[in-house]
Amino acid sequence: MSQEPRTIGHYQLGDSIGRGAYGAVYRALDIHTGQVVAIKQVITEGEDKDDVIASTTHPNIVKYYGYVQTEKDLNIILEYCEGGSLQNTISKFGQISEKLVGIFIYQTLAGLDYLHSKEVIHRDIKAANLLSTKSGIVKLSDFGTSRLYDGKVTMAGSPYWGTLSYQYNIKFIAPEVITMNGATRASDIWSLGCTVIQLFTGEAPYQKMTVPSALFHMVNNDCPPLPQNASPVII
Ligand SMILES: Nc1ncnc2c1ncn2[C@@H]1O[C@H](COP(=O)(O)OP(=O)(O)OP(=O)(O)O)[C@@H](O)[C@H]1O
Repeated sequence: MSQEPRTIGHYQLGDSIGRGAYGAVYRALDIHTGQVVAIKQVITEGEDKDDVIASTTHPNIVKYYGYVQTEKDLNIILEYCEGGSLQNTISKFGQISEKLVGIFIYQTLAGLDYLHSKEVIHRDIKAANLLSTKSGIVKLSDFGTSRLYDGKVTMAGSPYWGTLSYQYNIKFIAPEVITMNGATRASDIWSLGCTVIQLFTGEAPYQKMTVPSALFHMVNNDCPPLPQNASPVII
């Protein structure tokens, strides 16, 4: 006999489509409309049900449909992006051509520019947080660590130094954040530059280094090593 469907609010839970540092992501069906959505289940009740994404409307930012708080989890209801993350894309297909990296980054910049115009700093830009639709539209996601920019974002509540995400995000962090001088819009652009390297080469900058050695280079070098075969316009 098949299992009883699991529902959360008016959503029927489907298969798991991913897992991040804070919990799992499921495909789900809106039982009122038949729309397929993504539900990000966060284990603890945290700041992740952010107002930041709730007030955003942009084609290059993942749509937020609300949240359902259950006894155990916070369930964030999001637009379902069939292509998964660009991290998934490079894992499945390998490194991406310069032209396609350009197309992806152009769209990401449009979303980021909108976000910055709303005084929001994303603070966790990386290929794992760029989702794509089946037609190749790129959308910024994962606003759990975003903050309103109030002149200078402090380290408080920063993803960068949390024990869980520390190991995941380290290679994308801007030098000023490592040296505890706070994140600004420019820090997002730095992380996006690291993401360009990640998409183009298939791995994050300093990927093969130990964390202490990567941190040393990130703070002391002008920029991460640039891909040897990149055309001059990138360098
Ligand atoms: N809206 C969505 N549509 C489709 N797939 C999604 C969606 N949101 C997340 N995913 C999938 O689930 C995976 C995990 O996402 P999640 O945001 O939980 O973690 P992450 O960004 O990969 O890592 P971290 O939580 O450490 O930042 C993503 O890599 C992606 O493959």
